[in-house]
Amino acid sequence: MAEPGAPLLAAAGVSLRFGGVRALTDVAFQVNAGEIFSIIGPNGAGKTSMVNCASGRYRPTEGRIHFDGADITRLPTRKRAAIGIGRTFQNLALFGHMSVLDNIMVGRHHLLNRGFLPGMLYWFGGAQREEIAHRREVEEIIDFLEIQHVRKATAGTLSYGLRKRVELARAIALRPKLILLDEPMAGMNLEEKEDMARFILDLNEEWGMTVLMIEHDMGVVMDISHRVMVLDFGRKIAEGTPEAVLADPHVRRAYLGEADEVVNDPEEALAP
Ligand SMILES: Nc1ncnc2c1ncn2[C@@H]1O[C@H](COP(=O)(O)OP(=O)(O)OP(=O)(O)O)[C@@H](O)[C@H]1O
Repeated sequence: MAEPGAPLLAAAGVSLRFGGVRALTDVAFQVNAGEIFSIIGPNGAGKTSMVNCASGRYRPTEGRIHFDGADITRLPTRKRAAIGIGRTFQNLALFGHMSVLDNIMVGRHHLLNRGFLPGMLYWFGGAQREEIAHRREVEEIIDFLEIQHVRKATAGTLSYGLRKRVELARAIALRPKLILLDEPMAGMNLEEKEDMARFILDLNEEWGMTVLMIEHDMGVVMDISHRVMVLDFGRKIAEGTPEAVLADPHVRRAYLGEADEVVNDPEEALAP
């Protein structure tokens, strides 16, 4: 495991094309262990494409991606969970008919890591013990995300904010070293956003999880990120602390779409 501050995820020269569309052009960045790193940019800037390259959903047309020192550019998605990359989705991906508890248990299945036959034999031995250990871990996550009151509820019946929280619970049940969050606050009201921001911070500070996040809510991004990368038309145009990025004239121009506009309050300029 990368030491705090050492590169955990590193992209070098990543380009991605869909036919004639250049979704990403020569993007390089690294997320260091222990940080909350956000990707921002106007619609269609390439944010999801970049995160999909990290999750394995897309394979870069050019460039390399390393995780924890290993080249994962061609590693299939399913194997990325096993090496410590977890993710949530822009659109909810829960099993609506299953309970909250079962949805989170699903997240831990890769940790069982057994084939069918060994699994059957195992069942007569340590399966129950293992099930209990899994339950304990899942209950810890449920407590952490304050969803005890809905643990038995059917996921599909919950409010949007709670479903997002259950989805996060399932992703962290994998105990990833790096978690990819695609618009974790999308569609939330203010209170739900504040809760989600606190959970992400606690995940990072108390559980030591490194976070790579795409988020449109600039207030949240600037409040909780250690560093921010800005994409525009598939290219990186800025990277740095939230303050530095907010003050960057290229960034303001990309968001405003005008070169000469006078902006007194950069945060206001970046408001969605
Ligand atoms: N599967 C795909 N097939 C074809 N083009 C795609 C595909 N995925 C993304 N693109 C194109 O790549 C470009 C970047 O899209 P991407 O979704 O990565 O941007 P984004 O910054 O995440 O946008 P948004 O903020 O709207 O979610 C866009 O022009 C988009 O239309």
